[in-house]
Amino acid sequence: MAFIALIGPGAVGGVISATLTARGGHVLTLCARRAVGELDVDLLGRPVRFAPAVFTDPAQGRPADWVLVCTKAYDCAGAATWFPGLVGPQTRVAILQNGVEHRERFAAWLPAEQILPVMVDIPAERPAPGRIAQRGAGKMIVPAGVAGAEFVGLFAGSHLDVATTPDFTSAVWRKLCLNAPGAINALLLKPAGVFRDNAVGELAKAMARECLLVGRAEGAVLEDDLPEKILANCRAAPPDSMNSLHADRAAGRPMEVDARNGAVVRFGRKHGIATPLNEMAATLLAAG
Ligand SMILES: NC(=O)C1=CN([C@@H]2O[C@H](COP(=O)(O)OP(=O)(O)OC[C@H]3O[C@@H](n4cnc5c(N)ncnc54)[C@H](OP(=O)(O)O)[C@@H]3O)[C@@H](O)[C@H]2O)C=CC1
Ligand SMILES: CC(C)(CO)C(=O)C(=O)O
Repeated sequence: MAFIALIGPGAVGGVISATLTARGGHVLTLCARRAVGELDVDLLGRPVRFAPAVFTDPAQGRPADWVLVCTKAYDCAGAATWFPGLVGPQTRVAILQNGVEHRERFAAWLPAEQILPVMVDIPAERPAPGRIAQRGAGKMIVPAGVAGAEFVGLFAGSHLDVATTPDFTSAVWRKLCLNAPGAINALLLKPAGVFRDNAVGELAKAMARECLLVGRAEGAVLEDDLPEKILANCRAAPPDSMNSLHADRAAGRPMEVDARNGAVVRFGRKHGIATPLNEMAATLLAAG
């Protein structure tokens, strides 16, 4: 039995906490910046309703076996305010975020060996306060090793597909290729159904292709037809489903532009690879 502290009970954090609650066997406490009442989480048609234990003040923290960081990338500094209470010498800190720079984002607060980066592919939305819905199959991938194997064990027997890989670089760049065209939804404020338009589909593939070329330059192994697979995946998603970048723009929150399309541009520059579509998306989102 592990003591798990989850920072950021939003869309992904809600699905993870409901999954761990339904699975049982751990002691889970949510760390939130405001009071959290009962949570009503739909895990792909399976409702899980629970009243979680919650800390709302970092001073309440005590060293955990695992800290799961589920905030947005732009809220890393806020997430880190919880570390002095929650992170002891034996604590492992898993970063459940998009992008390819999980360790770098937390390097100011934690030694690299205490951080476990997690590739999260769990489509999740927060339609109303206290309500969270998982909208598609959920998968997480972590680097192979002792910490990765322990992380997989936390979710053993749950409905999520959680696995280790010896090639985490490919896993996160593959995911960034999926996230790159997600900027189209945020720019248009239109959900996944917009990918069914042919011209938008071509644009989505081209954005994913820019990311693929940059990812390969970073050492990721990515197949030529990945953009086609990504588009097929987007077209198969429920047409009203909303990615997290779109959800942030629609709600007037900050956006993970730098961690997503911005990262494609930054790493592209490092390798001399032009990424005009991702650059335009990042520029427009940052400006508006
Ligand atoms: N949603 C999705 O489908 C997917 C998201 N991801 C990635 O997962 C990560 C999380 O995304 P998502 O769950 O959508 O984000 P949400 O915005 O839904 O949730 C983030 C949560 O973090 C909380 N938070 C922010 N600052 C703090 C703080 N200082 N202390 C405690 N809690 C804090 C927010 O609080 P408050 O409720 O007060 O705003 C919110 O509950 C992102 O990197 C995203 O890109 C990856 C795959 C899928
Ligand atoms: C596209 C999706 C849902 C895939 O997990 C995602 O990563 C996001 O919304 O940020």
